[in-house]
Amino acid sequence: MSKAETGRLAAHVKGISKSFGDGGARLQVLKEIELEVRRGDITMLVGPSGCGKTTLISIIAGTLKADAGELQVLGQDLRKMSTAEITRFRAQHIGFIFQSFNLIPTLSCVENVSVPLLIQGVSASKAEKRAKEVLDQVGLGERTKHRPSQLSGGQQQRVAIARALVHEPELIICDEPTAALDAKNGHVVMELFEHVARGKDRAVLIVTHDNRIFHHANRIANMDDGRVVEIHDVDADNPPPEHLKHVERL
Ligand SMILES: Nc1ncnc2c1ncn2[C@@H]1O[C@H](COP(=O)(O)OP(=O)(O)OP(=O)(O)O)[C@@H](O)[C@H]1O
Repeated sequence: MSKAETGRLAAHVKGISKSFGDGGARLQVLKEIELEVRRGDITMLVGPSGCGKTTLISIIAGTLKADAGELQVLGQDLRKMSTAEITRFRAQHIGFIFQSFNLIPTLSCVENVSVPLLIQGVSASKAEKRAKEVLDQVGLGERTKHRPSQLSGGQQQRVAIARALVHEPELIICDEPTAALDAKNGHVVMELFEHVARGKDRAVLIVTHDNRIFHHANRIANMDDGRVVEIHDVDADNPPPEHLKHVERL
């Protein structure tokens, strides 16, 4: 691959393997995974429950270490960085949306969304202004003072999405970002991801079981039993194939 092509990649996963447990209880969850996540694209990772999707995105986000293989994220070799360096790198450049939202229960929406900016040293007033802007974009402009417990699951998910986008990270990684959303809000969120990925040349990597959003992907990577078994590039002439639409949670 040429240098220019490498520069287009937000993440390049080469031969990544990962096991959990020891001895007889050892389970190899990722088996020499190969994956390219391109800037400007929405890449979706699909596959049956337990095939290793969350494990893979956790490794790309730097929250989990691989056993073997190479990993470049935004041009950096994560395997050569210390834990402190990875934490700093992640706070600055990666927006992560967890399956369980991970909002701070004692903080309001606007305070939760401000957190990534405050970590970067942005002043509280500027952080709040920017957090309100993004909450507005996800349709929660009227809910800025509410605590997470006062919101529905779908609203909490949108707060988590706003928090992941607020500091304009170059790579956004999401575990089931539309699972708790109805069709209308799922559409709003996917349009926002498209705007971020294509308009600003960032990369969005989404783990999903949600058939309704497959047409927003540029590329769908189908995983099975710890391997990427199929890559499908989506465009007007190549819609998401029917067999991928039947990937169900077991
Ligand atoms: N910390 C851990 N310790 C032991 N086993 C683990 C750990 N994390 C994940 N696993 C196992 O690794 C396998 C893959 O899990 P993973 O969460 O990556 O799958 P997934 O494809 O994201 O599944 P789902 O679609 O249900 O979220 C599962 O068998 C799971 O039980």
